[in-house]
Amino acid sequence: MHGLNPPQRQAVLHTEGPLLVLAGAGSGKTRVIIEKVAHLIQSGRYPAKRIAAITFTNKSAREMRERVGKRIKGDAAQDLTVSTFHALGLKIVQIDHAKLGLRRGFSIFDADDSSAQLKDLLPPGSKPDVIDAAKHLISRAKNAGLSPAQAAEASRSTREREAAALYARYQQRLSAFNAVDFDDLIRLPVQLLETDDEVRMAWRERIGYLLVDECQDTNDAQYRLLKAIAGDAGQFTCVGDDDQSIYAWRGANPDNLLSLGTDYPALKIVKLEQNYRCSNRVLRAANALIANNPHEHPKTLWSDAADGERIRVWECRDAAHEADKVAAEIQFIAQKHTAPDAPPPWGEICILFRGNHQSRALEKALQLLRIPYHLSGGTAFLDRGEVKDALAWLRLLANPDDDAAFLRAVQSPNRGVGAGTLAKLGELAAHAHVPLARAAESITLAKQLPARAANALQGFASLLHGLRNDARTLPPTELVRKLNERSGLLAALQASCKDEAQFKLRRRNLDELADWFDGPKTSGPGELAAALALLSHADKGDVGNQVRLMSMHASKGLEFRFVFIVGVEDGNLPHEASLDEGRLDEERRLFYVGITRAKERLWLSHAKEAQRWGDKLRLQPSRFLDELPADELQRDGADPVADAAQKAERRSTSLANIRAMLAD
Ligand SMILES: Nc1ncnc2c1ncn2[C@@H]1O[C@H](COP(=O)(O)OP(=O)(O)OP(=O)(O)O)[C@@H](O)[C@H]1O
Ligand SMILES: [Mg+2]
Repeated sequence: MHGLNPPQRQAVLHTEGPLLVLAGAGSGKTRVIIEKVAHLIQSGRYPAKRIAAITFTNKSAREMRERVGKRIKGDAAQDLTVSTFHALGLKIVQIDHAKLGLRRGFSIFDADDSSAQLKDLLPPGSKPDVIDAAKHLISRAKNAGLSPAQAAEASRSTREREAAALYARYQQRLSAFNAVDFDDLIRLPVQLLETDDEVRMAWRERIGYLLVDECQDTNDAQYRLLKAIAGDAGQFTCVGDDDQSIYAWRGANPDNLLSLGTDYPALKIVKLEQNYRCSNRVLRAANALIANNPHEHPKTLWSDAADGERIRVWECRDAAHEADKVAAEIQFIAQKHTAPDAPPPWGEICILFRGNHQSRALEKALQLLRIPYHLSGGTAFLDRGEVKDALAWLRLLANPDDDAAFLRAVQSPNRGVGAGTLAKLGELAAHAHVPLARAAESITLAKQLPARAANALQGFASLLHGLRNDARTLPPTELVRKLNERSGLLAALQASCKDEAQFKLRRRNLDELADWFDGPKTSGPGELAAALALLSHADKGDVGNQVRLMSMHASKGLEFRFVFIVGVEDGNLPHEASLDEGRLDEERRLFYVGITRAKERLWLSHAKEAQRWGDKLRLQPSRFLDELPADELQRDGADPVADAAQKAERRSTSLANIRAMLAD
């Protein structure tokens, strides 16, 4: 426990009874979790396999395993459960699937699958916003831990009654497909643990000690899951920061931090006040910003780090200009900080934005300067058509009942099975009470289809059959490769690419599928597909030495030496939707999260105009910029002497580089 400050040490040593560590950004909350896991194992209190740590990103999960691995002998760290709430829920559902009426290999529906089912269940022609609203209502009911029957009972208005009825039909659909959706991964374990003593006892035995990072972003169902696992004795450590609660729009409830106190009267609270991450200017700016939010108990956060450089504030013409400036500065920074005989420290630089659409201009500018970068979020990868196709195949291999996966796989690549055939197949399947995949295999049913369609379907069925056999023996990576070849996905991808270079790039996405899955103990297409489905909530983690691009939401818990936040404009940050919905505080917290990612230097930029529906739109700098202390900022053009000095430094550095290149 070398190197921890007194309250951190206290938090690590408190192992009997519930503990909450409540503290600001960069104060070492996550560090406490890591040290505590090591301590619990080393002191012999709990074996690694009885400890579960809930983290928000794959990166922190990996870090935890690595660091614990260095402390303790043997492979014990591999036995740790380090996962997200959803991944833990998935594990519970996988182990106790039978009690939930699910069969092995069940599918996880993503948001698109859910929308497609709802569209089918709602009156024909329902508009997308009606479908979204329905999805939201169902999700809300699930996050409140309600079953369809409970939702019906709780409904007060006609609208709520209709929503509950739709929820019931949607759930019937899911169970017919042997599928669950994301929200079920929390709701079902909660339901099971709360009602089934035997299951609860078994899980209390499996998880003796629970640690939860970023606790302020748990929703009500997750909180219930926490309580169900931790039991009355409350053998847990939760860490969180109410000022970093940024997921209310997804149902997160920061009041859960307060509920811990009422639900566990024995709760011990530890506060941390020293920030070890940020330069002092960055920290003072962050403190000043967040002081504008109402606080019941104001936190103090101080740092004995150096002041550091002032925060640069750039006014740019538009997003393209902004992206060019950022890319040029990154080039400069990387060169300036490159150690002798080392590659430029790309991986220590991060660009943050409010919305994913902002990444396009940045990617373009970075590509132009040949700066290696990685766009995180997971969804960017999983949303690619070719990846979704392969995922549908994996799902179908594991779960023949998954009609949604069947419909996608049978048409990817195109094998001459058209809408007409599928409609007919759907009728036959419904009539025979079998899933589509079984109907496609059935010789009797095939006789009722035109010969060409029947042949195409049976070809598909035998392909599936062969791959299903392979799936029993091949490790995930090889299975994915074989699947890509045999299914024809790879050939179709090649045909659709305009040149070899593009094909190479997109092929990499397909080949990488299995690499995204890092659980050595799990195997088979079902677990692979499940693990991949969960990635939309997480991130691949290790991306090597590349500049990172991500949303501020995704940056939670991470830190970088150099941080750029782009698009700091009113309407974007704070987002326009937040203005009339009274969520300005949450936007401020989001900006607070962004700012406090910076260890050494921070740049904030805003554009003066944007294109909107073909028209020019004038933009105003974010109102939050006015809340930052002017002393800590250096606005463009405000200080001609400093600007000139910086320009000169830049010129001499690039000259030095050119000389170095020539000398090579
Ligand atoms: N006692 C300490 N001495 C030196 N460095 C520390 C100490 N505690 C934490 N740090 C370092 O400070 C940085 C921030 O720590 P950490 O990420 O754990 O903070 P956090 O409270 O979890 O932040 P966030 O709220 O952003 O999640 C890390 O680089 C960590 O290694
Ligand atoms: Mg943290």
